[in-house]
Amino acid sequence: MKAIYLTGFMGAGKTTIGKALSETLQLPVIDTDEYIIQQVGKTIPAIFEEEGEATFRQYERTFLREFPVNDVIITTGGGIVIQEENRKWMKEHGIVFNLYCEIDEVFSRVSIDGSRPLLKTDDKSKVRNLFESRSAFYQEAHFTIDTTYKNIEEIVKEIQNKLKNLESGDNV
Ligand SMILES: Nc1ncnc2c1ncn2[C@@H]1O[C@H](COP(=O)(O)OP(=O)(O)OP(=O)(O)O)[C@@H](O)[C@H]1O
Ligand SMILES: O=C(O)C1=C[C@@H](O)[C@@H](O)[C@H](O)C1
Ligand SMILES: [Mg+2]
Repeated sequence: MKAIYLTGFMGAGKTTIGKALSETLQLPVIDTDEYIIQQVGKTIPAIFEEEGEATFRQYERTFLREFPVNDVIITTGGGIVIQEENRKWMKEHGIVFNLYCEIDEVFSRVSIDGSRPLLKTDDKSKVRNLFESRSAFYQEAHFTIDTTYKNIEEIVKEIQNKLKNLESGDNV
């Protein structure tokens, strides 16, 4: 099976759903954020602070191309879609699921604990603007799954159903 890429805004549940889907489908999962942290040996806030966001984006772009493109789930960082070549890569090499979550629910899911540098602001309108500005990029995915009022089990089932339809001949 082609790689399954999960995209979406911060807090949409990519990492969480990826782990659950990995158990259900018995496929390995790679999380781009966790991979970068391991490879670079720094936390994401430290990379942003010491090397800058542009360098973080280079890591995302480089590592994305090093991951397998078959029989794997790749859960991405929320900003992977900013780079057009990443959107293209994922669509060419895999099946892309955009996990959508309404922004107010995002705010209640994620804490401003410093682990996400782009959420480290008191100004919610900045985060809303970021969310809006990326919306079209996320929607380039093969499928969009609204996760807003769903639990993990329901979301995994929905993804599984889409994959089953593909196996039985539907095109993406
Ligand atoms: N469907 C859901 N319902 C309620 N809470 C959820 C759901 N999915 C994820 N969460 C919670 O939201 C928080 C963020 O989830 P997660 O880290 O998986 O998001 P993410 O999309 O990977 O974010 P990031 O882009 O920052 O990596 C976690 O505390 C998680 O438990
Ligand atoms: O949306 C974003 O730009 C980000 C999301 C996180 O997954 C991390 O990749 C990082 O905090 C940046
Ligand atoms: Mg994540």
